[in-house]
Amino acid sequence: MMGPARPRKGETVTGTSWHPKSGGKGGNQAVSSARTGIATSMIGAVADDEFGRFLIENLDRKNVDHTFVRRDASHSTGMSVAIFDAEGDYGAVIVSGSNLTLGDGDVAAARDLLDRTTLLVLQSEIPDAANVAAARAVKRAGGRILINAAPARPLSVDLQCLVDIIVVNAIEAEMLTGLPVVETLDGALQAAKTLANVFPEVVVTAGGAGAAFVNREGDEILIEAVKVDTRSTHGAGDEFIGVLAAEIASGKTMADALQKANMAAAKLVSTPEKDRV
Ligand SMILES: OC[C@H]1O[C@H](O)[C@H](O)[C@@H]1O
Repeated sequence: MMGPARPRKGETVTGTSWHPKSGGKGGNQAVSSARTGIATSMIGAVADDEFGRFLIENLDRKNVDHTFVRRDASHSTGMSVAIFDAEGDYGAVIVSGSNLTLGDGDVAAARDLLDRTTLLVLQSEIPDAANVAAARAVKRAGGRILINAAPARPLSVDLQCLVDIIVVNAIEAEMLTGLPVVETLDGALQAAKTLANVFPEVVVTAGGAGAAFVNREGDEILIEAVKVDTRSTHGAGDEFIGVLAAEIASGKTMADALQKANMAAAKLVSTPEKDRV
């Protein structure tokens, strides 16, 4: 929903437009990855309702293999409502629904796929235990794990130990480090250095400032955001992660992958919601 401002407590704001769109962090990231041309599969769950069908049709149209997106009869499809202001910033509420049913059975069903996976992308809209099970399967077969620890919530130690690359924004970095993170390139760099005590490779994004990468060997990369006319920041992180993961999986250097992801996110934020495909 678009409006001049986001509502304050008790306030009703008259908006200008609304439209339904496909989402879920995993779904968005898979679509962004597939758009680069790399083979992309998704494991997930939707309900057997019109929203579930809408999401599956979107994956189909965008060339994401959804063989292992299960139809769950016992919950509704995950849903989020985002409210945008005139600057393109937003606040959102998500209801996880069928996403919370993901677990060992889904990982077992997708075993052949996970054995062939070179880079598994995880996010925190599904249970931590499901992420751990999928990550273990991929690691056993020699693949790597990238986690987008979003929405912000703690990660289990089991999961932390399996992660090769973590990507977080300033809010998520604050939650994981327990330290305030300033949304500047230097703030992102400092947070990335702290997180590199736990994770081998770290990317911290800093919104309109850019992103910082640090690894355990002490390598650092700073990427300045491309200055664009921001229409909506919704889904920018997902676009960044989907493209970053695809570029890493296709063998690009981290510096090149970050540049590609940065450009893709800039293009997305400068595209009005209604014009996004
Ligand atoms: O990152 C944005 C996405 O997160 C939420 O889950 C929404 O579905 C939205 O598409």
